[in-house]
Amino acid sequence: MEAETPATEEIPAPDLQSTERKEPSEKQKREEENPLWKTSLCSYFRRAASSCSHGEACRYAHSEEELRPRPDKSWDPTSDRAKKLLKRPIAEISGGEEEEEEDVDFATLEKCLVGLPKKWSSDNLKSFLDGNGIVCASAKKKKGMNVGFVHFADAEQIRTAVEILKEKTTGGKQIKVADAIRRSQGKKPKKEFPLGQTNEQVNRIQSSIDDSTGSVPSLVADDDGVENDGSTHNNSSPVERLISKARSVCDVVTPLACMPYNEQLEHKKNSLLQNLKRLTRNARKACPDTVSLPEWILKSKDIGGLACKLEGIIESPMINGYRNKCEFSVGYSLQGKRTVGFMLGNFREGITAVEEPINCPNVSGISCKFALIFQEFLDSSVLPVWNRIENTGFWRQFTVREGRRPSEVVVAESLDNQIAEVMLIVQVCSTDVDEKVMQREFKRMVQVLVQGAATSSPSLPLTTIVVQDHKGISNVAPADCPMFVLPFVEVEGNSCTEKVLLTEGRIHDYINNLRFCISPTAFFQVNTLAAERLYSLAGDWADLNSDTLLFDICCGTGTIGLTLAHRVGMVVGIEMNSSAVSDANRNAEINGITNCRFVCGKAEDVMGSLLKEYLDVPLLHGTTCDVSMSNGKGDDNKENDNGKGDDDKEENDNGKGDDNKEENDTNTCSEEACIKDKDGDQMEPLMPELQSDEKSNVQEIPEDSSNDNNASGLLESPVDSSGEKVEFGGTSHADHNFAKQKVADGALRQPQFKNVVAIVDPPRVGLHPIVIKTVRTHPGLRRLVYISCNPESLVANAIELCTPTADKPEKAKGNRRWRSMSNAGLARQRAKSMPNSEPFRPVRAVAVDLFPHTQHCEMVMLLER
Ligand SMILES: C[S@@+](CC[C@H](N)C(=O)[O-])C[C@H]1O[C@@H](n2cnc3c(N)ncnc32)[C@H](O)[C@@H]1O
Repeated sequence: MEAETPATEEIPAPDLQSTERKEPSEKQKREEENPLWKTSLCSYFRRAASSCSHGEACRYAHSEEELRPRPDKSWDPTSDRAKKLLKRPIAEISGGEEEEEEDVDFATLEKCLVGLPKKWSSDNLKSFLDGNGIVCASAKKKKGMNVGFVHFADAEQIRTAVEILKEKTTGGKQIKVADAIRRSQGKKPKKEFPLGQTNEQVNRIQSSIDDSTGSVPSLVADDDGVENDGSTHNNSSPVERLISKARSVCDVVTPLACMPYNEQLEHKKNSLLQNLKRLTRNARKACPDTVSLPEWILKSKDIGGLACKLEGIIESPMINGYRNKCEFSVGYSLQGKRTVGFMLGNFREGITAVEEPINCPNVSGISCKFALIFQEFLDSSVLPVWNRIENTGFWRQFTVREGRRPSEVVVAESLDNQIAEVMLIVQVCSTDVDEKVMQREFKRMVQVLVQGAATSSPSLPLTTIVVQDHKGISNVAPADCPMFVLPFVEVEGNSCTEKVLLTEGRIHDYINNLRFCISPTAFFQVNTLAAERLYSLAGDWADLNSDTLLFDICCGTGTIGLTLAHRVGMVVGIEMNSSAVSDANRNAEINGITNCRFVCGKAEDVMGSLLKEYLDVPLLHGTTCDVSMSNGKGDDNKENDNGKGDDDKEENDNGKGDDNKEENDTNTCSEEACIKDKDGDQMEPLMPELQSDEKSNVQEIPEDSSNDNNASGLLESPVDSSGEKVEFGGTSHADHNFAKQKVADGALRQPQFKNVVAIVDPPRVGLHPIVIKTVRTHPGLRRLVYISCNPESLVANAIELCTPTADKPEKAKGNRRWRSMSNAGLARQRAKSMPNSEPFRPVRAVAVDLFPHTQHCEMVMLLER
C-alpha cells in the first residue's frame, strides 16, 4: 500500500499586486458605513436561528462569532462574551489577594491609569507602556494630572496590564487601573439628530443647521464621538440612518431580561459582593493612623474581604409584570408615529424615540393596555406631543399606577386579576395652549380612557384620572407641580351603565394586610409583593419589641413604620413629601394604628431635634409641665437656635451656597429616579463641609398622634457610651399625651425607650451628610437598618458611619476638588472630619430583588454598635 502523502497546508500565492489598492469587500464597506454593524445580537435570531428574514443583510449579528465589538470596544451586554467578562472574578487578576483588588469592569475597555507622573505627556505614557510590554489600542495622558486614559482592545490586554502594573511604581507610587467614566455633559455637542424625530423633523433640523452653518452637517456620530462623513449615508433616509443607532426597548428598560432569572440573581449578587468589599477597603483607608483597625475590618479577611456576610439574595415573588407603577414617555417612534412607551436611550445620547412597552417583561398587562388606549387617543388629538429637542408640545407623560385587592394570598402569576384600582396620571404642559381646546381634549381623553377600560376584555379597573401640569423642561416634575383630578362617570362593560362620579386623586394598595392610601406624587415601592418581604426582613433585623422607639427615616406613605408598628412602642416617621406625609397619617388612621407620628420635613433638618426630643430628655422633679401643646414647634426652634454651635454656623456660612440648596432639593426619590438613573448619570456628591441649618422644620403633627397609647418600659434615662446614666438639661419637647407619665413621687418624666432603632430607606443619592453625622454622633441610637436601592450610596454612607474617628478629627476642608471625587472618596474625606464618636459596624447584609430583569436591586444592611 502506498503511503499517504501528508496533507500540506495550502500556501497562498504571493500577492503580486499587493501595492495596488484592493476594492473593499461588501462586508468592509458595511462596517465602514455603519460602525455599529453587527455589534448587537439579532433578537429574532436569538429566539430561533431561522426567524430573521433579513438573512445576511441583517445589521445585527446572527452568532457570537459574527458579533463585532462596539466602537468603544465593549461587547453587546447580552452576548456570551460580555457575560463571561462580567462574571470573571476580579480576584483572578490580582492573584487572589483581596488587598490588591481593584474594581475593574472587563466589559468596558476604556480604562484610566491613576498615579502617573503629572508632567508626563501622551508620548511618555506610550513609551512607558511599550517598555513594560503593555499592549493597548491607544493611550492619552492629561498633562498636569496624574491620570491617563488607555483604550484596550480586549479584556485580556487589561488583565495583563493590571498584572504588570501591580509590580510597577513611578516616583514611588503604584499605578492603578480604574474604570474610566465618560462625562457626557462636558462634551462638545454633536451635530446629531435625536432618534425619534420624523423624516420631516430631521430634514427641518438639518436644513436649519445647513442654513446657519453653510456646511453639510454630519448626521451620525459614533459612540466614541467620531463623526462620520455624511456622504457615506447617501442612499438612506435620515430616519433609516438614525434607526441604525437604536437598541430595542427591551434592551434599554430590562437589560437582563435575556438571562434566566437565576442568572440575573447571581449577577446582582456578584455586583453587591464587590460593594461590600469596597466598603472594607475604603473604611480601612479612611481609618486614622492613630487608631487601630476595628474588628470587623480585621475579620474581613476571613470572609473574602467583605465588610460583612451577604446572606444571599431574596428573589421577587413575581418575575414578570410586577411593576405597580409605569411612567410612560410620550413621543415619536422611530417610524414617526405618536407613541406611548419608553425612550430607546438617553436624551444626552441624542435619542428621543419612544417605543411601545409591549416587549418589556417588567410591565404589567394592565399598564400596557392603558398605554395603548392612550396612544390611540393621541393619534386623534389636535394638541401636539412633547418635543424633547425644542421643549414644546402638550402631552408629556402617561403614568399608570395600580392598587391590589385586599387578599390574604395573592396568586403571583395572575396579578392582573388582583388589581382593584388604577390611577392614571397624565402629564401635560399647558404653556400657550388655548384653555377651551385643552378642556375639550381632556373631556375627549377621559371618554376614550373610560370607554377603553370598560370595553377591554376583561375590563380594566379605572379609579381616577389626574392631570399634572408641568411647564418646566426637566423630565422630573417638581413635587408642587399643579395637579387636578378629572371627574368621570364609571361605566360598566359595553352597556355603559353609569355608576358613580369618581373625583378622588388617590388609590389604595395592601402591604402585610394593611391598607395604604397613595396619592399621585407619593413614593410607593413598585413591586408590592417583594416590598412586603423587604419590610418584614428589615423589621426582623431591627430586633424590635414593645420597648423600641423606631425612627422610620424617609418613610414615604409610612409603609415600613406602619407595618412594624405592632412590634414596637412607638414609630416616628420622617418624610419631606407633604402628600406622602398626609397619606401616612391617613394610613395610620384607616388601619387603626395609634403609636405612630409622622413628621414632614427634610431628615437633615429635623432629625437632630427629634433625637433630642425623644432621647435627650430631662427628668423633671417636682415640676409641672404643660406637655399638651408644644407639638414639636415653638420651643423646639428656640432650642435649636441655642443648641447650634459656632462650628456649624461657620461651616454653613462657608459651604452652603445656592448650589447646595439645589442639591438638597434634588435629594428626593421616586421610582422614576431609580429608573432614569439606569443611564448611569452620576449625581454630584455633596461637599464635605456641607451643613444644614439645624432648624426645626417640623411642619405637620398629626391630630391622631395625640393618642394615649402608653409606651411601656420607658422610665430609664438614656445611658452614654460608657454605660453611665446621663441626665440632660434643657426644656421638655413633649408633644404627645403618651409622652408624659406621672410617677409616684410626683416627678414628671419623659418616656425613655430602652431600644432605639432607625430604619433608613433613602432615595438613590443616599442619606444627607447631616443625617449621617446626627445618627453617628448620637450615642442613644445603637442599631440602624439601612435599606438601599443604590449600593454605591449605601457604601459611601456606611464608610462614614463605620470608620473609627481620631481623638481630634480633621477640620473639614472647603476645597473644590469634591466635584471630581468618587462618592466613596468623598465619604472618606468626611469620615476624617467626623466628630469623635463610636462607629457602627456592618453586621449582616442581604439583597432583595425588587426589580427583576433590570440591573437594580435593593440591599439591606444591619449596622450596630
Ligand atoms: C426610597 S423612598 C422610601 C419610602 C418608604 N420608605 C417606602 O418604602 O415606601 C425614599 C423617600 O424619601 C423621601 N425623601 C427624599 N429625600 C428626603 C429627605 N431629605 N428627607 C426626608 N425624606 C426624604 C422621598 O420623598 C421618598 O418618599
